[in-house]
Order: sequence, then structure tokens, then C-alpha cells
Amino acid sequence: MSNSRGGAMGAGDAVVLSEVTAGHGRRPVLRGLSARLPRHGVTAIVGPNGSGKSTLLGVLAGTIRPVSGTVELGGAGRPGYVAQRDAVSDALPITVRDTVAMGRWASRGPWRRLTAHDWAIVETRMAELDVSALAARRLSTLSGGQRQRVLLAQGLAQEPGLLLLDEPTTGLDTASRRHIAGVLDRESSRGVTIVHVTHDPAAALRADHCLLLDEGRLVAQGPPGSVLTLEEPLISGVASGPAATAAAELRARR
Ligand SMILES: Nc1ncnc2c1ncn2[C@@H]1O[C@H](COP(=O)(O)OP(=O)(O)OP(=O)(O)O)[C@@H](O)[C@H]1O
Repeated sequence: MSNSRGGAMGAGDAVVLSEVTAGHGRRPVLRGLSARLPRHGVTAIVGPNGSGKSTLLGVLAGTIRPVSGTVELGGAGRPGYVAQRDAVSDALPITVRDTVAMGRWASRGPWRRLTAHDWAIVETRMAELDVSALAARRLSTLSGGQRQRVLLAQGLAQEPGLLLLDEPTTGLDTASRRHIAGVLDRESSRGVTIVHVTHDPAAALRADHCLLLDEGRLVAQGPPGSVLTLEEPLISGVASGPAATAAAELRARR
């Protein structure tokens, strides 16, 4: 486990962040954050509410521009981004198929007609996420779990080398969580770099690498088993035990 200080990008890196300060408007959320995300496997981003996890995902997606510092992306091309399902408006009068097809706009541009190849990808991704039967339904009529699968199908329709997901399984039942975990495992084994924000310790433990944020700073990164022992005292505020001591030391060092 280490506190990365950034540095040159290596062959095993998907992303290298060096001293990144970024936020919303003038208010910085991430402060001098340096981290490395491995190219192979799954990275989980964990930390208390408001610690800056979604903001970090926005920086990786390119929707939030850092005030200072650098973000280097490896050769994975434009990242695919799957927002929290609550972040998608209910008011959009579009169908499931059109929602997934929006994933192809990233490579075609919104004004070009989609090709037969694009539509084949849309149908394949809907089938993989088991939403083909919902294709003609409006997004606003779906349950939370159905909507989450549609948004994941949209992210995968982009065929990204780097897939960013904000709490993809929050609020879902066990079957839906397993389904999504299985899809992500398969994409990872196909070589896609997966980065997801999660509050689910089981999902974080299944990852290959873990970043722990607190108050906009990187507290630790490394194997999930080690990193997660530091998360609990940060969340509960319980000041006892070795993990709490380690967390307190890390806080004091900043
Ligand atoms: N669009 C926004 N405009 C202004 N401030 C924002 C915006 N989005 C988030 N923030 C603020 O930035 C800080 C970090 O929020 P962020 O959503 O990145 O945290 P998080 O770790 O993902 O939290 P959670 O676990 O609750 O989802 C919070 O103080 C939040 O209020």
C-alpha cells in the first residue's frame, strides 16, 4: 500500500494523476491528489460521503477540468462514463434503445446517422444486460435496477478501453448486483480497465486495486483488503484499534 506522489506514466498504468486540485465552481474538492490506476483489472474508489469520489470520476471522465495538476490517460481512448442512475433525468422522453444508442454518439457524433454496425452493438449490449425486452419502453417507466442496467449498456456501447462507473450497484437486489458484477468481470477479462465508485465493501474487496479518499485527499491506495481496514474508522469516527491509529496518522501527516 502506498501514498502515490505521481510521476511518469508506466506501461502498467491506465491513469496517472499528479497533484490534482479540482472541484465545482471555485470550491476545490480534490486537493493535491496524486494516484496511479492500473491498466489491468478493476479499481474501486471508496471513502466517506462527500470525500470527492464522484468528483474524481468526473476528472477522469474529462467533465471536470482540474484547476491545477495533471491527468494522464494511457492509450485507452476516450473513457466511457456511467453516471449514478439518479443523476439521469426522469423527464427525458426517450426509449431504452435510444438511451443505449446514445453510447454510439461518442464515436459518431450526435449529427451523424448510426450505421448498421452501431445498431448491432446497441442490440448486443442490450442483450448482455438483459434489457432487450424493455427496448421500446421509456426510461422514466423503468425500475431503478432496470434503469441501472440500461445505463451500463449505454456505457458499454461506447466500447471504451476505460470504463468509469459511479455506484453501479447501489440500491440493487442481490441478483442485479451479481449480474452487473459478472458483466464487469467479463469486460475486465477482455482487457477493459474498470474504475468504479462504491460504498459496498464486498464489491470493493472483489476489485484488484483500491483508492481511499477522505476530505478530497488520497488516504491510501493498494490491495482492497489493506485499504478497507482504514476506511471503517474514517466513516464511523471510532478512534480505537490499529486501523483507527493508522488513519489518524495519515490524517495528521497531511
Ligand atoms: N455539482 C456540484 N456543485 C457544487 N458542489 C458539488 C457538486 N457536486 C458535488 N459537490 C460537493 O463536492 C463535495 C464532494 O462531492 P462528491 O459527490 O464528489 O463526493 P462523494 O465522495 O462522491 O460523495 P457520496 O459518497 O455522498 O456520493 C461535496 O461537498 C459536495 O457537496
